[in-house]
Amino acid sequence: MAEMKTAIGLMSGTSMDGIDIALVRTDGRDTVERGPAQGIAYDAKFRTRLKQALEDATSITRRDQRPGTLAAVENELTLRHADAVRNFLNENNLQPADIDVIGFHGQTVLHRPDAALTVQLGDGALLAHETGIAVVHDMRANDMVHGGQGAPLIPVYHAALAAGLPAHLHSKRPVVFVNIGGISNLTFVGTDGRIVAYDSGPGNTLIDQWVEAHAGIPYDQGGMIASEGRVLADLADRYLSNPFFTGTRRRSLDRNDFSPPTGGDASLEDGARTLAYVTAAAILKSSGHLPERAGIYVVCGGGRLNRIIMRDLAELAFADEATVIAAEEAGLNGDAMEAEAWGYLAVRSVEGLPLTFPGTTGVTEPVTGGVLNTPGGATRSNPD
Ligand SMILES: Nc1ncnc2c1ncn2[C@@H]1O[C@H](COP(=O)(O)OP(=O)(O)OP(=O)(O)O)[C@@H](O)[C@H]1O
Ligand SMILES: CC(=O)N[C@H]1[C@@H]2OC[C@@H](O2)[C@@H](O)[C@@H]1O[C@H](C)C(=O)O
Repeated sequence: MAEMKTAIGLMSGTSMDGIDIALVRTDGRDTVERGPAQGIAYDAKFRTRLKQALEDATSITRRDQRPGTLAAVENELTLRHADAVRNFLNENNLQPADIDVIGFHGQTVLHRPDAALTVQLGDGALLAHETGIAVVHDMRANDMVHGGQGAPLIPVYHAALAAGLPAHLHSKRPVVFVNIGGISNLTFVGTDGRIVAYDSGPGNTLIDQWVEAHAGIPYDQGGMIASEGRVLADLADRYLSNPFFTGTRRRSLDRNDFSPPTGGDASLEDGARTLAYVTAAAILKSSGHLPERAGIYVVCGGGRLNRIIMRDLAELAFADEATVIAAEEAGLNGDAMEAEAWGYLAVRSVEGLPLTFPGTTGVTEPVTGGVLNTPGGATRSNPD
């Protein structure tokens, strides 16, 4: 059996709501022991800086460029992650020496798979120096060098989790993991262990942008606002007829690939209701590209806390004879799954194991990736 390593994973996702941090012990293969996890919300001021960073990033043509505010935001973002790690270690009575490696996602500020360009802010060397722990960062780039979409990367972790699910959940029909973050993505794990994965559509970002613009709040808690609205069929159709769903080639999404409705399109409630439906319907529509129909959808990410999204998803899946459960009903942590995945991926990177596969990102062959930074200042790309 391969050696077990202790890893911390750090995720700052496309919702830009904060840092998720989680501990896993794993051999980077099928054995995963999940440890404590924590979420640290960004304050409104830093969220505004991140939004500005996304705008500044639109002029990037080479992934090492940091125009406008980007260099300063990258520094601040990294120091916030370092604080998060120190605090997490303290709260869990751990020392830096207890941790073999940190998997650091950083913040995606630009993702253009058609131009093989993906940019995550996050200074791995600085984080290693600050924490005294080895850090693997920049795990998407090598996939793109080999023709992949650079996302999603979580599927290999979903497959490891699927192997540990209770048999009644997945032995007869395939399980599909769904992550409803800012963008949604799904991973099909066949009964024979085959993985197929891709981004499935807008997640919470459109809803967040809509309620922020029209009610001044960051998200629709529990789907309360949506619960008072009705689905506007024309508006929903406008989203669901986007070439993203009708094209045959699967492509990964940038946060800005879909725009929120304009003010005159709907009332606050109807807009929130329609966008919740769009999120659910996009997942089911995208599932049509899977090799087999799902038996069960296991949902993680903040969108599972929006009751209207979950109700719509359950109704649409029921029509397809599938069931929908939140990750917790499968004994998993729906808030921490991405952070756990980044810890798991960091261990795989250190071991030189593939992070992505033709069936997940469209990469030409299974490839590893990531850049390893030691606290002493050494840096090594994987593969060299
Ligand atoms: N209680 C809640 N009720 C409804 N929605 C919620 C709730 N809590 C969080 N959310 C939604 O979930 C979002 C955050 O989800 P999550 O942290 O999974 O996304 P992310 O990791 O940033 O994105 P991605 O997976 O695309 O990188 C919030 O922006 C909000 O829209
Ligand atoms: C470029 C980028 O950051 N993509 C994210 C985003 O958020 C969800 C979806 O779009 C997914 O493709 C990916 O994150 C997940 C964690 C992944 O790579 O698996």
